[in-house]
Amino acid sequence: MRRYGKNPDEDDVRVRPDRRGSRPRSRNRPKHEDATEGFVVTVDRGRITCLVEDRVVTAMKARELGRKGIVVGDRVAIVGDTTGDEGTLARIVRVEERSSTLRRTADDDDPYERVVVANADQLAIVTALADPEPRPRLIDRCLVAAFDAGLEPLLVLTKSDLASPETLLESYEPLGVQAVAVNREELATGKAAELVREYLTDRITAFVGHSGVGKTTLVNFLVPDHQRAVGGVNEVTGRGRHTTTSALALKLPDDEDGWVIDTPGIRSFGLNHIDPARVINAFPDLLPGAENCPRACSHDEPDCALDDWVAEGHADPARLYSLRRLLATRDRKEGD
Ligand SMILES: Nc1nc2c(ncn2[C@@H]2O[C@H](COP(=O)(O)OP(=O)(O)OP(=O)(O)O)[C@@H](O)[C@H]2O)c(=O)[nH]1
Ligand SMILES: [Zn+2]
Repeated sequence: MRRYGKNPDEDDVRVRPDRRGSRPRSRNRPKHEDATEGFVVTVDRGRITCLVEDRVVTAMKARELGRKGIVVGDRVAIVGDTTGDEGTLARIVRVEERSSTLRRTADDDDPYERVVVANADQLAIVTALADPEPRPRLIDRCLVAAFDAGLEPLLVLTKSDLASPETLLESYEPLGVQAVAVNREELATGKAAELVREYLTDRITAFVGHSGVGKTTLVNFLVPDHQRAVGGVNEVTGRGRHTTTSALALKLPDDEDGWVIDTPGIRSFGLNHIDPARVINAFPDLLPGAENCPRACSHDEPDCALDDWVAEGHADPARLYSLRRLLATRDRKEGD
């Protein structure tokens, strides 16, 4: 079996038994050579909205895909009526291999993993500096999920008109996470969108954050023609109350490959699925030190080789401390 070094996620894709794939195609099964490529922009129960060239096409999953989930960001093969005309419904017959899979569980004990988005390059963790108060543990959890999935994290600190970003920025400095802070005035003048845009060019960025942090407000400034409702009725799903009910991919203006994926506000980010061995990949300076660790080391146990590695001066102790702080968020209660 081929090993994939770059995308740790692909290992999982390969080991999952694929009963259909390993059997030769039956002669009757259509080969779908005429299928069109689509990009999933939102999923509302069974209805999947895709972008095919410039057309918005509504589709459903073909029966043959079985229980395979289709999520926002997936690249899919579509057959049937792909005109996008009103009342048409196309069929998704294949989901292309994902370059990344961002997962979460509802809480840490929950064995049911949901995939938040597929194929994202970056995770923008949106945190208000006040109203609601920042929750560093939630940020840490999102960071762990990003590192585990191989996404580059970006801290987006909103409402800097209400509180200073300084303390928060200091605590994330050893992690080397890129960060940007914006305020109300900068939103109004367009400066905020400009500042954040610098990090988004040519990339697929998923935006996550606690409800009320200003995620949708910011996304609307980034993609002005779209204007997702803030605090009102969701224009895509027509459902009210919660502003954002499903993830939605929006193409950045004047950017061939840049996408923003707005996701529903989260209260927690369960990490039941996290593998410490994948998280440490995001710490290349510590990685060689982990070679002498016991098998399946949690990197937070007495035999962990990283203590000696750092004591010998190979890496900054603050980095090991940060790694352990992140890994330990799994053991803490969700609400902290
Ligand atoms: N003071 C201040 N308020 C802001 C800023 N950005 C957004 N807000 C306000 O914060 C509130 C919440 O904004 P939303 O964009 O709806 O928040 P959200 O994170 O998308 O929330 P959900 O849709 O529930 O996930 C709104 O009243 C915004 O006007 C900011 O930079 N400064
Ligand atoms: Zn270790």
